[in-house]
Amino acid sequence: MGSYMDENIIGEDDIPTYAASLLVPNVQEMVRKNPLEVPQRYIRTQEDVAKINCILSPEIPTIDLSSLLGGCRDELEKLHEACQDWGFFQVVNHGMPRQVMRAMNEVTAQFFDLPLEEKNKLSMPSDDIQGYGHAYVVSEDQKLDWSDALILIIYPNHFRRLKYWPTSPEHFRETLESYSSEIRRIGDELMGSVALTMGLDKDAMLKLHGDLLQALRVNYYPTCQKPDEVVGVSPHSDTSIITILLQSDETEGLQIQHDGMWIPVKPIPDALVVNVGDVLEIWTNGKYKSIEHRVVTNEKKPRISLASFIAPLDDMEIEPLDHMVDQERPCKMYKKVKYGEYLRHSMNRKMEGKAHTQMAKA
Ligand SMILES: O=C(O)CCC(=O)C(=O)O
Ligand SMILES: [Fe+2]
Repeated sequence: MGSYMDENIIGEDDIPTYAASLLVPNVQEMVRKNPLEVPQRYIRTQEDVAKINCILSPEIPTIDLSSLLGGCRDELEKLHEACQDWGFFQVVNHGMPRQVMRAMNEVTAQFFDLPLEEKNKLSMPSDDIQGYGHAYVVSEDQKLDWSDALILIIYPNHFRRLKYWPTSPEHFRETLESYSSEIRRIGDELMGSVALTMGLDKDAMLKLHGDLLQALRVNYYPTCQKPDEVVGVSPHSDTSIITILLQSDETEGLQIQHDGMWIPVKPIPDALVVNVGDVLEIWTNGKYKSIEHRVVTNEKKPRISLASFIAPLDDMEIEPLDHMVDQERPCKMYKKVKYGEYLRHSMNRKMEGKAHTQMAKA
């Protein structure tokens, strides 16, 4: 336990805050008390819950990380196409030990199983997003998502607010530590390969950003008796460079926009789902797509997902790279923005597709 303390030597006042969110009911508790109740604040319009409109939905691409790292040109080409045509892919052979993923799934499930009073000891404060609660709620009449979340900043270490890190179940913190360091390694390796597909040197992405922010959002989606009328997480694109997601092996829920349809991301055991975030879309002048995605719920089983967002630090300025301006995109589609401002702008709104990206449009 000592190391957590030592790493936290900078004062709490020096840790950045991100955004305020209104206090809203705990969904898991609502369902526990009365599984049949689905309040009006959660009921969406038909358009919001529109279904997939094709029968045979295509599968999102699968990328083999060990082949990528071994220098396989075909795999690199697949990665390029995945970022360009899909903005989403699943990663296999990523080297994260299976027991680390299992342990992480276990401790998060145990955390959400705790009584509400226990979890509420980690409640998000009214002015920030670290802790247990809900983010992106900015008005009393906004439709709410059918989920609760635990959000923690993992790196840089000195941004951690340990008072929001669960101590129950017992092994939560060390499990999170091993999981997150594996995610950081996989993130670095993927960004190395993405730099190559962008025609840069392997270490260019990491050099460009310097130190990175890594945040974890653990999403808990309770069952819902009206699954076709609510949304687990509203359509949005991620503000990250890339996001690396561990989803449960058994329960589908994530859907992504592709060719005007909502395509389900079918879980592949032990794979990680990776998506291009807004920052990568901006660096590439729109060549790589930060795709809108949403989560749907079901009547039978709760679902847990762990989204690790890898992002720049606040002072980083982002804009399209010069060599990304080409015949297809003859001018820069985005202007230069300071990442910290971009992030806070998006967190101070409700999730609404890609509306938050307007701020960076040229
Ligand atoms: O639960 C999921 O599969 C996705 C969650 C997500 O999109 C997010 O947390 O940004
Ligand atoms: Fe997301």
